[in-house]
Amino acid sequence: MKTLRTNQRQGLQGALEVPGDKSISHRSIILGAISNGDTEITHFLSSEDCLRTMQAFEDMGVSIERTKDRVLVHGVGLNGLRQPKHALNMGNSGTTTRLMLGLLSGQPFTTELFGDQSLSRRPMKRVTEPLSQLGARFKVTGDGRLPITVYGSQELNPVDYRLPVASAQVKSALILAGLCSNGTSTIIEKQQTRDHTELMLRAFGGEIEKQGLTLKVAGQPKLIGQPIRVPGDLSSAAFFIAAATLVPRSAITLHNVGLNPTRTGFLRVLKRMGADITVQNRYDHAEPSGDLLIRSAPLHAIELTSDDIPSVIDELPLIALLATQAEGTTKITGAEELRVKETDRITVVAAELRRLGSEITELPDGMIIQGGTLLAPQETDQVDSHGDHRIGMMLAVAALLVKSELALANASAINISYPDFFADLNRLIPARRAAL
Ligand SMILES: O=C(O)C1=C[C@@H](OP(=O)(O)O)[C@@H](O)[C@H](O)C1
Ligand SMILES: C=C(OP(=O)(O)O)C(=O)O
Repeated sequence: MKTLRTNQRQGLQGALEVPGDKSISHRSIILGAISNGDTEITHFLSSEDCLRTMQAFEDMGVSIERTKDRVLVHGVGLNGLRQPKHALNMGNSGTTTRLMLGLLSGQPFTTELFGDQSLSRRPMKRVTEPLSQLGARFKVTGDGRLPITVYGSQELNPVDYRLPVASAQVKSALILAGLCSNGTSTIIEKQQTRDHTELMLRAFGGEIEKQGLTLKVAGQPKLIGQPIRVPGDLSSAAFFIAAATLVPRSAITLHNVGLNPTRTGFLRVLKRMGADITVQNRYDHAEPSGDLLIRSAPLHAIELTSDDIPSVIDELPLIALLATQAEGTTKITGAEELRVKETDRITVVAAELRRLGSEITELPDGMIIQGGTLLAPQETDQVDSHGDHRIGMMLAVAALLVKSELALANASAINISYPDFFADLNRLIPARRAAL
């Protein structure tokens, strides 16, 4: 149980750099491992999820050196991975699992993947089905969930697939399988999702073309290891952006936050709600980034529909919290994917924010959130992450607005994406002045 900081009336102040982007950190290990030569990664996110990806490649014979947030991957090339001696543990990480399923489909060995309880409930058919069409075979227990055994094949057909869901993980799994095939693959997205795999693949020498929602990927490329500086994770920065927006008299700066447009939906949504966010400096690398200045501001309700969802998918729990403080009623639809994340994030967000007095109606694909709520514990002074890192951090931000004591159950889930979250939050909270 973690006691949360509550009753912040002084405003958040100061500056920090959030840890590296989780999606980009996973991909930097994967592409580094299947390239020739070394890949030096700086500002790597050393969180539980990314360390699962790292461990999986070490288990397949890739040598990886790590000191703090610097990682050196000694690539073995697309055909240099070795069969692991035991089943690979995916922990809680959906990204590791789905991207590995794609890559392992094209390897000449059999691998078993398993994960924790939450991951073992998440749908994997969305990748095993299209990958089967390419010639990979799987042993899937239960209803398309982990544990899964992958019988890889070095004779994969190229992919020709239209995605029925908006998912960067499914897209990336198919791209990785396409790399192992002997031809050109065509992948058509349902909606634009985060494009980190495409950008990094191009930087490593892969051939990938994009026209609208259609991607063409060449098989058997010669990938060459590259230095990667991972930008700060906007999905982690989002917690402090929300906190500074909501706590009156705040003004904080977040340095070097990733600003890839496929990820910045949260900033667009917040601006529509009336937030005060300025991009101060832009750094234009393969993955753009910038410094953000956030000042507190009153918010008003908006409506989010399916077009808005992919670029804010991981920030929706926070948007629900922000909506409880906005003027008016916010409606979110088209977000059914939230039900298959680490938890059912529609049910859990509604349940936990109701414990603090919010009025939220669940929809099959979203929520209706009444604004103008004074957050206060109703029956207990406890909230619960339910083992979901993003729910835990959202509740820690909510706690800043609560006047009485509040404790968070299952707080350690936060280590999945942001082990230093509480230390960084504390750095933005000014020390209370001694009473005169
Ligand atoms: O590709 C990625 O790195 C991710 C894609 C998204 O999942 P889906 O592809 O399931 O939408 C996102 O929710 C997840 O946190 C990370
Ligand atoms: C859904 C998430 O991650 P993953 O799918 O990799 O478990 C997340 O980080 O919010």
